[in-house]
Amino acid sequence: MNIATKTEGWLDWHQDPATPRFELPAGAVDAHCHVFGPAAEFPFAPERKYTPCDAGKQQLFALRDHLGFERNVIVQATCHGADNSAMVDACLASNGKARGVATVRRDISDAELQRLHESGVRGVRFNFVKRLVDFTPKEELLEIAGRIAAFGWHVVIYFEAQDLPNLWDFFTALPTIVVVDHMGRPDVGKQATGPEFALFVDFMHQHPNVWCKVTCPERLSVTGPKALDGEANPYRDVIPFARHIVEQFPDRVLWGTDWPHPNLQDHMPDDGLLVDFIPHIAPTAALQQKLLVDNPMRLYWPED
Ligand SMILES: O=C(O)c1cc(C(=O)O)oc(=O)c1
Repeated sequence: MNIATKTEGWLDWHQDPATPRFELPAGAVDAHCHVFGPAAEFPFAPERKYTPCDAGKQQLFALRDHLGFERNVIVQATCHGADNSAMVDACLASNGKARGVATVRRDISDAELQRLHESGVRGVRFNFVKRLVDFTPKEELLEIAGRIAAFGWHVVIYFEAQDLPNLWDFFTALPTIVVVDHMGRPDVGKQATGPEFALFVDFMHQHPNVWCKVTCPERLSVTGPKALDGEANPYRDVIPFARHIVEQFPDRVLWGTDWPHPNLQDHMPDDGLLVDFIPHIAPTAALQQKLLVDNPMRLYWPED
């Protein structure tokens, strides 16, 4: 695969996001975003399933400042495999304003884990979305989880709602805090009160170590409307799902932009309008403070 050739139909990130109307609380953290390359400096992994546009640290930091965030949590994107260089470089360049979530393999040395920790990494990501990765055997992941627990890190899991029953026993065996990406990808064409989402809510109720990112309405929404052209009330079909989680588990939720929004097929949202989505799912100042400041700070900057 030629590194210069983006996946066909690839949508680049929005070049001119609006200034949010919603004023973020002081110290807000964008707790889920990525960097892609730039490929000339940080080549994409040979085993990747897609080739994105470049989306480097300077562009991420410019977006952070434009939207009014104070800090970022940069999650290793699958297009970089287990080569964490671009994410680590961004964390190191951030003046302590970015933490990272890495992808590691079983053969990683303790010295390398320590180096990642010193760079700002505080978690590892285990991915179960078939279109993104070839699966790593569960015993290998459990071994990694045991080792990273010693650093005080957590595990971030990405999976789709229909796979939760099969993965339940593995997830509940993890010895750390477990953070679910994108609400476990509910099918929002179904009811937020229906059995599929109830299982996810139950998963959180039964396991107080499970946290949830109430992110990616632009990925989950079926009926929109899209966060484009000043739309003030986008992705209405996602709101009951995210708001339920925020209200039930206010101390275990995180929010992030998901910039630069890998693999969107349909449209590329305006990140300013995505920030304006937050008060629809966290309607009070107290919930917003927990979602955007207190929770991510407790998980990623406990010393501050
Ligand atoms: O749904 C996705 O395509 C997606 C991909 C990645 C990644 O490639 O790391 O990360 C995400 O948070 C979401």
